[in-house]
Amino acid sequence: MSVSAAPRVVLLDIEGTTAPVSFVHTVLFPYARTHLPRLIAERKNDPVVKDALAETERLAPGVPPLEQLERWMDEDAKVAPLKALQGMAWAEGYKRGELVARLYPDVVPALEAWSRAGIELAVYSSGSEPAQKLIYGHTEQGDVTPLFSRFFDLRVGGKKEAESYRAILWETGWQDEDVLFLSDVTAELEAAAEAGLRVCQIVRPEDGTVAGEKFPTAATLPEAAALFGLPGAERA
Ligand SMILES: CSCCC(=O)C(=O)COP(=O)(O)O
Ligand SMILES: [Mg+2]
Repeated sequence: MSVSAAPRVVLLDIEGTTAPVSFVHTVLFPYARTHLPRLIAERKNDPVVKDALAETERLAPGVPPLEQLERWMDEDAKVAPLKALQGMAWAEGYKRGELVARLYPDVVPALEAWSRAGIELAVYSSGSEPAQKLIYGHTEQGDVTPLFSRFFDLRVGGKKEAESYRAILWETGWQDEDVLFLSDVTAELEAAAEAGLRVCQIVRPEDGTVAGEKFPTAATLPEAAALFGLPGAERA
């Protein structure tokens, strides 16, 4: 019987894996929705805003960009220009002290244990790279961004596409079997597994995540640690 070595890299989704879905949907998304119209009007010459609006018009020709952005927010569409603009709105909110990021309580201790053991930690989220750095830079536990070596967003492609995970492997030089991907979304795990990554579904009772049948599941990061021989393990 062959026993797999523990992963050398853990790649983590954010929403539903490290941060509660409720925080993203009842705090972050409404904050961006409230502030986007003003932000776009006030900062229309900012290159990030200009690029995002041009990309919105390219993806939805003939629709006023703000209307299209509203539609995408209604659909929770994972679209790069929306994600770039949401990230800018959240940057203002964190800076003003109006936003503080909530992570599940098991997350920081587990990430610290893994990092201390020399395991490389990386983020792959639909949220833009700046937004990822903001959420981890402004948690209730302080700035935890130094725990992460890499931040991947929609630049490498959508999270439900195997090609995106291949792009991450290519860019980093990581071996597929060395990487454990943690996410709450089955379609993302399927795509990662297709690219050869090891995967585990994080099924958070708080969020009512529905467990799939194809992949190992864990309710917390310490439970995932127990399944994959990582430090900081806790049996289910
Ligand atoms: C950077 S926190 C907000 C994440 C976000 O915008 C989102 O759509 C959730 O994406 P994830 O890939 O983390 O599920
Ligand atoms: Mg998720």
